[in-house]
Amino acid sequence: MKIYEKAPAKINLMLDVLHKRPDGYHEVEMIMTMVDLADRLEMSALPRDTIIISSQAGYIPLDEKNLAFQAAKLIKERYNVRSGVYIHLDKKIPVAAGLAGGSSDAAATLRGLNRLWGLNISGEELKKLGAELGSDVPFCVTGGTALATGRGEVLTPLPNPPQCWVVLAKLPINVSTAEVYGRYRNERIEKHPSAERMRAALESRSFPEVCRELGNVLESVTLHMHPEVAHLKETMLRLGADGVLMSGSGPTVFGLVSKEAKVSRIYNGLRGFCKEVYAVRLLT
Ligand SMILES: C[C@](O)(CO)[C@H](O)COP(=O)(O)OP(=O)(O)OC[C@H]1O[C@@H](n2ccc(N)nc2=O)[C@H](O)[C@@H]1O
Ligand SMILES: Nc1ncnc2c1ncn2[C@@H]1O[C@H](COP(=O)(O)OP(=O)(O)OP(=O)(O)O)[C@@H](O)[C@H]1O
Repeated sequence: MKIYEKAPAKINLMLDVLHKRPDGYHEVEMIMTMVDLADRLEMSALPRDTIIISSQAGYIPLDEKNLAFQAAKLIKERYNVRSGVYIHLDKKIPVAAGLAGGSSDAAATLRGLNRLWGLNISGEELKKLGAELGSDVPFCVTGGTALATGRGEVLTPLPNPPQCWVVLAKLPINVSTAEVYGRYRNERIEKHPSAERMRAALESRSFPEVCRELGNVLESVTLHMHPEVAHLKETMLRLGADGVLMSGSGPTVFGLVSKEAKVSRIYNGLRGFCKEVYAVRLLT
């Protein structure tokens, strides 16, 4: 039997850091949603007690460093599963981009193996397992649109944003999430984004309000380290995007666009100097 799972990318519509916790993580307030840019996972049972990962992407680890491997190992150990699994990852989400590609693969593995091995693990339990793998994994287990607090694992579902186009652009820069959080300083932020106001914008289904409330305090770190990301944001706005923000710890920048007619202009304008550009829809 083969099981297929889609692992979509996430974007942060807002991200605020409240304070650093004694365990080293940061207490955050984020609103996240999914976009229709997804990895595809194919899982099949193996008679031998082993986990094998393959991928068409030459640039990700295929051993225990892979988050899908870690998810399979965790579920096998916790539920005492003796059979093995072969997982093929068809990667479409850019890696180390701030789009939670690895986290979404881990979440899709948890969902898929729950089905493959008939384990009947509840959604709540899957999210708890996910939290052991990474802060973004619990959100990726359920998807939709949610307010995430704690270190990202405490989730409150919210209405999806009004449907629109999302243009994503990633410069060839590597950004470490740990380094970005490590360099973050609250006192340098003049105006914090508001989860309450973004929530109100989503509840009133107002696209202009959603665009107005976009904000991510981690931009203060990543844009300082990589000024070309600020330039990318400005270019996207100039080309006509309705709202522009860096996702997560970056470096991917996304633009929300309501009118289809504008999308190809923005896409083509960005392709001039950025190789990785995608025009997708929200996953609503
Ligand atoms: C930037 C975001 O992607 C926004 O959605 C997340 O906050 C990070 O999620 P993630 O990549 O799943 O993060 P994890 O794998 O849990 O943590 C990577 C590193 O980021 C830092 N980290 C992460 C989450 C958090 N709330 N506070 C932190 O300080 C920690 O140094 C941690 O060692
Ligand atoms: N299945 C996977 N897909 C992509 N990267 C993976 C995977 N498993 C492990 N990695 C490693 O994880 C690191 C981060 O990759 P990932 O694409 O998840 O970053 P990200 O989009 O910035 O995540 P986040 O937004 O959650 O911080 C990379 O260095 C990569 O080698």
